[in-house]
Amino acid sequence: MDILKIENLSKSFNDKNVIDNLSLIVRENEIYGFIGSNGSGKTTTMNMILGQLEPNGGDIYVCGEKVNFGNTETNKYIGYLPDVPEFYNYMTAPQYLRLCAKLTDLKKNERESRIDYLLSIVGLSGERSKIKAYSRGMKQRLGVAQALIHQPELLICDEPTSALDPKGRMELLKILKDITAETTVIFSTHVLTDVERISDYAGILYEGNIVKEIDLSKTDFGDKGIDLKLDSNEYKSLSERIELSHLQGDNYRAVDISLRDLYQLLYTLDIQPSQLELSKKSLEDIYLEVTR
Ligand SMILES: Nc1ncnc2c1ncn2[C@@H]1O[C@H](COP(=O)(O)OP(=O)(O)OP(=O)(O)O)[C@@H](O)[C@H]1O
Repeated sequence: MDILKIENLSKSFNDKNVIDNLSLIVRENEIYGFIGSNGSGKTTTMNMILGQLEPNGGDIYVCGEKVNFGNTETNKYIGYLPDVPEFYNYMTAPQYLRLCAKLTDLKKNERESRIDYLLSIVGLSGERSKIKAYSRGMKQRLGVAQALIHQPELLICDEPTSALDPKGRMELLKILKDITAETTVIFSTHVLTDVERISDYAGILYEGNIVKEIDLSKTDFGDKGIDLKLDSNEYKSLSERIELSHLQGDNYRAVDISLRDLYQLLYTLDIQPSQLELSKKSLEDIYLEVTR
């Protein structure tokens, strides 16, 4: 089932197209990394999904229901974690979550068990201190618990790891991965390693559109080239036959030639490189290719 479906979405500010005919689909229990540089329109897109910002064109569906600007009806399906969540800092986490639970349709007798469950999955069960004493990582984890209080089908996170140190980042990513058993997640970021770590799909937002969508279950993103270590004589004779780009030191990369043809050529030229390996593309390589 499509939990989030965006069709031909557009948004401009002062005649500048920020989102330009964007379409994407996020399926049930997937985790989707929404990648874009600063100012590329990630928050603008999320605000339109939440019905808080009016698109200039296009449609958004959450759990099959159309999102209408100014109408929060579809937000019953959504949990939202902003990049810097705000809390009542004088409260403890259970007190804060109790307050949030009261604002939802959650039955009274289910509230405490839901709060206990959420505190355990975000690693804050034994925490007795007030929120004002929390680290940024703890606040972000509490933000996830708060966003999930009403058992939403879709969790939207806006740059959830941007303010966190490596440990806090790892903890939060693990939580996002773990909760996909009960909810679908879309999170925006410009940190590609975060996306590679936990996402099923990644969409690269560039100039208002998803310019590339990547299935991260496939580990092979294609070849960059063949890397060889060559001495100066070997380099001279090989570079007369094929294009070689210099990496560093004695290392070169052959592109636009198959491994088979390269082996054949090396044999013909009687070159035996001390190192030879196929270099694979990373998500970063793909990002740089499509946003050039
Ligand atoms: N209310 C607004 N009025 C005018 N311009 C806006 C408004 N909101 C956003 N913009 C512009 O739209 C563009 C996209 O902004 P947005 O905040 O969606 O980007 P982002 O990808 O979330 O960036 P970041 O990673 O820095 O948070 C920016 O150029 C921003 O200045």
